[in-house]
Amino acid sequence: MAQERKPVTTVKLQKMKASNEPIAMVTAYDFLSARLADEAGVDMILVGDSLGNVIQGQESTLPVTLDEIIYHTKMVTRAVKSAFVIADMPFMTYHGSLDHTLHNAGRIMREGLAKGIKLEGGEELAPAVKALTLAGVPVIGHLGLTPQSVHVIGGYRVQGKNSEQARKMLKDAKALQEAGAIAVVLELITEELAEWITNQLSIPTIGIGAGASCDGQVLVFHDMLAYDPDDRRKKFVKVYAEVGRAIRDGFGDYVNDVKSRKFPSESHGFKGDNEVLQYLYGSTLK
Ligand SMILES: Nc1nc(=O)c2c([nH]1)NC[C@@H]1CN(c3ccc(C(=O)N[C@@H](CCC(=O)O)C(=O)O)cc3)CN21
Ligand SMILES: CC(C)C(=O)C(=O)O
Ligand SMILES: [Mg+2]
Repeated sequence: MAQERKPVTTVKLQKMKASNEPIAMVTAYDFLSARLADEAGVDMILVGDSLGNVIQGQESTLPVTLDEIIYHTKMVTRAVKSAFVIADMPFMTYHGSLDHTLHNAGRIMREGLAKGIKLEGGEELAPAVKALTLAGVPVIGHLGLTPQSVHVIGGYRVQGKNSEQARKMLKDAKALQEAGAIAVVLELITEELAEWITNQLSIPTIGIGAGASCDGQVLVFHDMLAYDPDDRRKKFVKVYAEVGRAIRDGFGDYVNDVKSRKFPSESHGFKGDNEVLQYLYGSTLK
């Protein structure tokens, strides 16, 4: 088990960018998973709306509600001692009035005890980012593939492939930074564009499918641990443990043991004392 670390703060994250120390981030959605990630030394934990996919079995992140994000954020923050925990603001919870946005982010912070929130979008969200930051909510932006807009984009495809989109993405990133964002996630964009944007920002970029030049990396818990052994593996995912296979094999062995009466063995049971054994077996049955 890793030794105690100091809690990661926004100041620490900025220092990591300045000193070129990569930021390691992973998603987590429950108490024990978050504790393992935290103990392993992960810098940031994201309670991602990807829980719609990997926890709920939905086809997209759109059905995830604010109450569900708060429920999972509570479990994660209960476990975490050091990592900086942020939560995704769900679809359409930050696009109404600023009052609506502040109210919803406030619930994630107050009820979920997150240290910050993440939202998908660029320049158009600058007023929201500014209002949240002034209210005490650290904000992380998210550009490139923004899965909450999958029905606008038309699929999960690499973004920013022409110079017009590249120019727009840098403009968005700078607007987020200017509005007070503490970092920006870059999802599914070319390595060259991610490097170009990273070099022109003072806040950290955290990449997923965005190459090695970002200031940090993020992966979905279930992807990096191959929790779904039969998943069509995304190109940007590296698998660090075959957890899904281990679980399925474990269940298979359990079923075989029960069917063959190998489990439970004597070591898994409890014995009565002599008095009750005499009663159960020693006396004649009625
Ligand atoms: N399990 C999981 N992992 C994620 O990374 C993730 C989610 N769920 N849900 C929310 C979004 C959706 N994301 C996705 C979904 C699909 C691709 C995908 O199909 N990628 C292709 C590349 C497509 C292309 O070449 O244009 C790949 O093979 O990586 C990528 C990111 C990222 N997020
Ligand atoms: C993939 C990451 C960045 C995310 O937004 C999520 O897990 O919901
Ligand atoms: Mg998300």
